Amino acid sequence: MATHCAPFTSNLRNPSPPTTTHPHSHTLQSHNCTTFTGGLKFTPSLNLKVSAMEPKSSVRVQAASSSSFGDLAVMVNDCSGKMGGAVAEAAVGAGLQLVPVCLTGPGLGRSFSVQGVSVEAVDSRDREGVMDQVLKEYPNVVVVDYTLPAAVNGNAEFYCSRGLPFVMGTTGGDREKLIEDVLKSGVYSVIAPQMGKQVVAFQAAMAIMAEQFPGAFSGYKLQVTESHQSTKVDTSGTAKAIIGSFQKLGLAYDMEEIEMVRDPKRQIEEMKVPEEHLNGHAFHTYRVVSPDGMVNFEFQHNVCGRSIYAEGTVDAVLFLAKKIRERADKKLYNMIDVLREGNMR
Ligand SMILES: NC(=O)C1=CN([C@@H]2O[C@H](COP(=O)(O)OP(=O)(O)OC[C@H]3O[C@@H](n4cnc5c(N)ncnc54)[C@H](OP(=O)(O)O)[C@@H]3O)[C@@H](O)[C@H]2O)C=CC1
Ligand SMILES: O=C(O)C1=N[C@H](C(=O)O)C[C@H](O)C1
Repeated sequence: MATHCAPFTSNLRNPSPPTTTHPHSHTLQSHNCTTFTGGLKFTPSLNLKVSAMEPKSSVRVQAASSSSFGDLAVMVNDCSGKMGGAVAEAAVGAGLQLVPVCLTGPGLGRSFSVQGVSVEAVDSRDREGVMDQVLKEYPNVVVVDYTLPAAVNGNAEFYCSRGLPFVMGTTGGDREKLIEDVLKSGVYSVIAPQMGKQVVAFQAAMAIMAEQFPGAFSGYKLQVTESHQSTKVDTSGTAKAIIGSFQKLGLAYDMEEIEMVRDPKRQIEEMKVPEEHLNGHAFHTYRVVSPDGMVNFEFQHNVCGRSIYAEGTVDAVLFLAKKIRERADKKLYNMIDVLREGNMR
């Protein structure tokens, strides 16, 4: 098993391979803007060149370049997906070494480039061999997982079995089992359904309120609506986490009651999602009403694009690398821990 406790050392390996551009490649673009009620906005963009590839049982993994973070490297599964792509781009932008291979869903692999780094996405059924090579070349790798709810537990079991520190951004799956498996394995990890700093701060504020004033909203009614791109398969993990605090505040609520909106027409007309963000948005509204209807609260966080999560994920990777370097006793963290320790840029 590889060790992941080495301090950062300068480790110049092989020079970067040339970026390959497949003749049939196309460019995926996603523009991001984040809008909270206060009106915060930013607009980076994501550029991935993607092309179809034959399935591979082995890949050649060569260190792409050295970085200002020594030999720390980040492997993003699946950086051919929407969120993984945004994280890969943010990681390269932050000066981190991106492992030029990642795991993708069963089927055809893909090759593409992220900010000039050529990446091969390989069928996850070949993960053992892929990881042997990754660990050989990048012993100080931190894995980031943005895959699908159905893959969460299997992927986490795999990372644990290989002693790989990881950031799990993927939502869904059996969350209790996920935590149990990680604790049993003793790997370092950050697991959170929400990586966006300001949303994490809101999540933390609700958790603090619940802890300090349990039952303060007893008898009140809660109504939750979450709207996401139509490709999102599960109910918002963030909504579930925040509802946990509302429940402690005394509101009776079943997670099944969460209203999921995935219909673009409704998103534009009713939720006021900007059309250009139909493919990447997360609008959450929590309404709290007194039994007699005389008192109303409304909490809302509306995010367009994915850069807020991508930047937070990079913060989580750096946080985890620090904990590994310090050989911290605590090994399992969430994003509130990362925020609390002042590790979010
Ligand atoms: N924590 C946070 O802040 C955030 C969390 N998320 C979560 O991230 C997850 C991904 O979302 P999104 O990027 O939009 O989804 P996408 O569908 O765009 O990407 C998921 C990718 O995972 C791949 N995949 C499926 N199974 C596996 C596997 N076993 N191993 C490796 N890769 C696999 C898919 O490949 P294929 O297409 O071949 O199946 C696909 O490319 C969701 O759970 C979402 O809720 C999203 C935003 C923020
Ligand atoms: O799938 C998404 O897009 C998002 N997923 C996370 C969730 O389920 O809470 C975070 C954010 O809502 C975006």
